[in-house]
Amino acid sequence: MSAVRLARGCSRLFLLELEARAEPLCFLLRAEPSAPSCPSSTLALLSAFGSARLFSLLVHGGGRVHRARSHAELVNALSSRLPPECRVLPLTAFLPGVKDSVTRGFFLRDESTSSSSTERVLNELKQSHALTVFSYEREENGGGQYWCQELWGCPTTDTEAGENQRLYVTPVTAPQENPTALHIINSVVFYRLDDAYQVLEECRDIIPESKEVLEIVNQQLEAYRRDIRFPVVVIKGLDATGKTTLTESLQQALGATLLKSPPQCLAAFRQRFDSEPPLIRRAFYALGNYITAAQIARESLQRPVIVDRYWHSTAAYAIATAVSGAVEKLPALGSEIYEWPSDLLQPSLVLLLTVSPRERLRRLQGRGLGQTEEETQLEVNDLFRQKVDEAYKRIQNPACVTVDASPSPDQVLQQVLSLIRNKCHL
Ligand SMILES: Nc1ncnc2c1ncn2[C@@H]1O[C@H](COP(=O)(O)OP(=O)(O)OP(=O)(O)O)[C@@H](O)[C@H]1O
Ligand SMILES: Nc1ccn([C@@H]2O[C@H](COP(=O)(O)O)[C@@H](O)[C@H]2O)c(=O)n1
Repeated sequence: MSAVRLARGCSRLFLLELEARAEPLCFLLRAEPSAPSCPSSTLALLSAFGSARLFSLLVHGGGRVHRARSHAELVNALSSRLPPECRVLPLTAFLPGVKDSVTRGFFLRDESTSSSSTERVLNELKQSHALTVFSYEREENGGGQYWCQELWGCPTTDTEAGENQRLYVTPVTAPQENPTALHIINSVVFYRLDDAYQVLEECRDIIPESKEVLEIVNQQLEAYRRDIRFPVVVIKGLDATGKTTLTESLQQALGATLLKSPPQCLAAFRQRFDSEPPLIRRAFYALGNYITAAQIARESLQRPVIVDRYWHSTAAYAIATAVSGAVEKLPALGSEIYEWPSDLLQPSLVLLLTVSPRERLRRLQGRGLGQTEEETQLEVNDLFRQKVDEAYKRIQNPACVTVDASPSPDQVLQQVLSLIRNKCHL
């Protein structure tokens, strides 16, 4: 019941993200009712929920891999099993400034006429997952009106003395540092080989393919160096912006080696890791970048190297997926989440191909190939596309040079060759 103890410590913040609001609602819990330290929008909002039954759910126990998988299972279970009148909102609990303190959960606003089906689902989920469920109730006290949180569905005898104590929801202003950024570092984007490697180590027993991936990493990185001799040019961009067309032409024009991230040696494992939650999926792609880095180092001793996607692509997709809502919600330019991993080989030049959404869609349709789920999302969700593009642009050291890839393939090639000659003195 560590989640409960933290809640009673009163320093843990609960952040409730609501689609229609630019700012999340933020509250902590106190043993005694007290006046809110900020305009009481949280209380006003809870009151506006009217007669709805309110719950929050936090995953606890087990290691981070187990928690990440539980969270992903719960997303599916809640959306498929709760009655349609029960809305599920993302909830984050964290200690301000503490990187690995973020716990992701859910806030339920249940407006179904009978409480029984929601309660049955919650009881079943508590049996199958290490889950703490809290409920919220309005309380009149000394002329004031308060909202209280207490453990739900837990007979007193089952809990340690006082653990099911009522705690008072106390609205506070959201801290400057958004917990999304805290959560991204080492859970969604990895900044050191060891950190990504460690995640797959922790998956060995539950995902057998992890062992094979780690063996490939060990082999490929045996003599990993980070220095390059000939220029290394990375081409990135959204799907169908023309990366394959351009990189193949550049390979020919420059007599270069063409490499890709993820590398071919991981191709057989992609589908398996694509079905895992972000922690595991992104660690897999991060390791792919280190394998590509080792290949770049070897090849660049002999000739220029062109790379079709690299760390920028891994990070930008991961960040855009982790940050819900508008582009403005992305951590600001200069945030450490956009910093290049210190142990990853740096390319000489990074080019970002951009085309208008309409032209990109035309190219996607013209190609008529199947699309991954994320690509489909890009197509239907312009907001997500904007976030990926913006994240690409915010990544620093090395930052990218934007190339307008709308002209004909040959014009794009000439434009890029001239950039490479200028910047890499080829
Ligand atoms: N400059 C261009 N002008 C018009 N069409 C182009 C141009 N470059 C590429 N295309 C066409 O757009 C489609 C997508 O191109 P391509 O496969 O090179 O994109 P991509 O970025 O590599 O996509 P993916 O990331 O999915 O592999 C192809 O049908 C290609 O022929
Ligand atoms: N270096 C990379 C490359 C790709 N990804 C992830 O793969 C998905 C798109 O890849 P396609 O080959 O299907 O275009 C996308 O979801 C990225 O998250 C990556 O992480 N790193």
